[in-house]
Amino acid sequence: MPRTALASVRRVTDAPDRCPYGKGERVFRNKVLPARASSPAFVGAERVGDIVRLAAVHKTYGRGDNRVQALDGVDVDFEAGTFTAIMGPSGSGKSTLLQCAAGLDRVDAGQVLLDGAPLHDLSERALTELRREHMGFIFQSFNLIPALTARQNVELPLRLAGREIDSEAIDRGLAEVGLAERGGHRPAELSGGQQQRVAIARALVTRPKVIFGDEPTGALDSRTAREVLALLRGVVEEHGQTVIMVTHDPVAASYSQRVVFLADGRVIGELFEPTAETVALRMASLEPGGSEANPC
Ligand SMILES: Nc1ncnc2c1ncn2[C@@H]1O[C@H](COP(=O)(O)OP(=O)(O)OP(=O)(O)O)[C@@H](O)[C@H]1O
Repeated sequence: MPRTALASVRRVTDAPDRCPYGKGERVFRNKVLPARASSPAFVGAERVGDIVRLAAVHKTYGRGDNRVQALDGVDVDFEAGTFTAIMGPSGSGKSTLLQCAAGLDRVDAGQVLLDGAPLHDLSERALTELRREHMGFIFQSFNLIPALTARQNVELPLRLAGREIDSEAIDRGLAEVGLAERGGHRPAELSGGQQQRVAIARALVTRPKVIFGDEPTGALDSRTAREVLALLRGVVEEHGQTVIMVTHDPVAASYSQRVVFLADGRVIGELFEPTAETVALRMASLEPGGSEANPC
């Protein structure tokens, strides 16, 4: 049997609630560590291995009485070839962080680097090209084009980038997400899980350096969600790509290697080799009335 990401789906769904992952030296089983020290000084003094870096990032929305400080001095970096979950209470800035890291939203102050490229300094046109070449996106609502077949949806990023369509590569991409037989179906003819698999194949087709996911399993039942998460994990394990995923779900986060916790627009900690239990405990401490939300 070919070694596909789907093979790892079966492995993982056999053991759904616990997902040991990664044996690197930087993994500290179930230990909550303080946020990794990083500062604006790292910009220009590249640490080898980090693919996405945010330094002293501030982002506000609105003005006057409606002003909201969505990110308030975020310093965080993401190592290449790793799977990170971003968690935190509602309104803590998770989606804003993801949008800024992907150059979909401009920061007010601070720096965002993608493999050394300063997204905060690039023109819209340069950003668009960079996104097409080096980033993939997966959203809760799939965001497929309804009028196109699964196969055409997967081909779309290549067409937009003006790249050649390699028919066999598209076949492989569909097979990798378990949809070899469904390429001719339109999104409305597919289940939610199948649609999200199409979205994953589409995100992967350009072989991007980073795949950003905003609640990619938020609209799926738990079994289908686990299959999708295992696929994302396979992307990291088998292709060495980087996945950064916002989620509310401790089980989803347990498929990652590292969880970065946000509160009030700041990174307040991280957890390596998370389990659903350790993530849930940490999240409970951040909720109103929790020990970290109200240390007094
Ligand atoms: N376009 C916008 N205009 C105004 N305020 C915004 C905008 N986007 C986000 N915000 C505000 O910024 C803060 C952070 O929002 P963000 O969506 O990043 O949080 P989140 O942690 O992803 O929340 P949730 O878990 O509820 O999705 C919130 O107070 C939100 O209301």
